[in-house]
Amino acid sequence: MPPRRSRGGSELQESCGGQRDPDFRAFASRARLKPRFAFSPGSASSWSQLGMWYRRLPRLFVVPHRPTGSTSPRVPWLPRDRAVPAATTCWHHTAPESLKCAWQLHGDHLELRYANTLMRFDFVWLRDHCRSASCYNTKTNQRSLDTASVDLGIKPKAVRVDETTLFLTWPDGHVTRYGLEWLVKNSYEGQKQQVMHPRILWNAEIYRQAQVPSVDCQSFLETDEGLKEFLQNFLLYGIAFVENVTPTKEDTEILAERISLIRETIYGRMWYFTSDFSRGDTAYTKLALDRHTDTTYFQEPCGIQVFHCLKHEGTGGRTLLVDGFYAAEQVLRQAPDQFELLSKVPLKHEYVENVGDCHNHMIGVGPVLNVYPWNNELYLIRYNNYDRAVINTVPYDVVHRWYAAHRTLTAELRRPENELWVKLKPGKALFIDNWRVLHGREAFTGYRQLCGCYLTRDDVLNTARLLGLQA
Ligand SMILES: C[N+](C)(C)CCCC[C@H](N)C(=O)O
Ligand SMILES: O=C(O)CCC(=O)C(=O)O
Ligand SMILES: [Fe+2]
Repeated sequence: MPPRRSRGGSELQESCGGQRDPDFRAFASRARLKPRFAFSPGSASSWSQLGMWYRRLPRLFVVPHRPTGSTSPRVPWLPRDRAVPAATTCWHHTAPESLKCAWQLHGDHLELRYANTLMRFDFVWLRDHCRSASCYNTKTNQRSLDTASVDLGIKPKAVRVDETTLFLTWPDGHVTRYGLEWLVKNSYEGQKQQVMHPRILWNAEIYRQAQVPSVDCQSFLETDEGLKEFLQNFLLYGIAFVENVTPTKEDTEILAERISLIRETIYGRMWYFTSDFSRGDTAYTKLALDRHTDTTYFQEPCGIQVFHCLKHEGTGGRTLLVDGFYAAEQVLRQAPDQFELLSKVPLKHEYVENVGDCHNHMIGVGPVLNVYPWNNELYLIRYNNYDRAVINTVPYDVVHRWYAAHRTLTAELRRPENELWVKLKPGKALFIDNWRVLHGREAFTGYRQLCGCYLTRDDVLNTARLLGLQA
């Protein structure tokens, strides 16, 4: 059993504590930014304002791939650029020389320099993040402080720093202590220089050279090491295989449940499919399918897709895999404005089905590329030319630029050197990160039966974090 579902008693739990994201809205209000999507859809000029503040951010979502020859998957870290500009005003040091920390109190924020990082903290943020017993419950890891009770004009009346800790005394006498390391880790300045999800972007050659091993079914099901190795591969590459699986739907379901909750959709919970056109979608034919991500027509596309081929008596039918983030990275290098357009222009995808008793109409809205606004890290690609709906969310001049950007991305996705072709066989289950890696299939002949399911992404990442992985 995965450790995931019991909230208490697991020694694995400590690894997920204290990893809260910075409050992005606090950032936006501190930096006095206009709401990013407050534009009037009819006005073309307003589109150019959309990306304004993004341009000031570093482009940062790439992790170098594992060098040839290295075997154990190591999570690479980006180098941290912690250049500190020379202080122009007086810095307070509480001890001479040896102390790595200095601070200055300004009218509306505290400036802190520690471990070569220059950080600026809003006073309300500082009060809000007090971890004292009355403000924060360390048993539940939840805030007890009512943030709305904090005076928005609050300012500490005393500041003190020792080797490890910053102490602030508030006007009502309450004292907050912050570990300096904690501040570096949780400050906006510290966070924006890190990736949320370390990944190795790949083309076919990089993936082959990495020689990522498949994990054996028994080790996957019965040991934490097997599960962890599988999840580490999955997080780094966006695809991972389990082998020696009994080729049945039930055994595939057991695999899926080891790492996640199964996401039931209009296709069911665990599905079988073959070329019988039992559903109104090309997947249920023998035709080739170009690279795409699935369920682009959901507001939240399914996070993970599991495929297990149970039978194929015939020819063709190979599976195509393409790392969408690798392709997007090439677009970013060649044409950053096109990357930006693909990450800003909202589009609809749609699933309209009227076959037999199946009647469905799904609509999902979102850009092709989705990035975290604070560090520009890519986290989701929504790419399915079959299911893309009528474009009626963009004015004509933007739509033309969007088509050009879409063409650049498509050209990258279609480069033969980016294509990884695999033949799925009974016994070998494939897990695909449907937010990152595109899949397709070659046309085939004969009887071919696949089973599988979708997984909820949050639960896969939950399992990975409980095993100590950064996810
Ligand atoms: C996987 N399964 C056969 C159940 C569904 C296929 C869904 C196909 C759809 N065009 C999409 O891309 O979302
Ligand atoms: O038949 C296949 O290999 C995959 C079809 C497909 O794209 C899907 O089911 O999502
Ligand atoms: Fe698909």
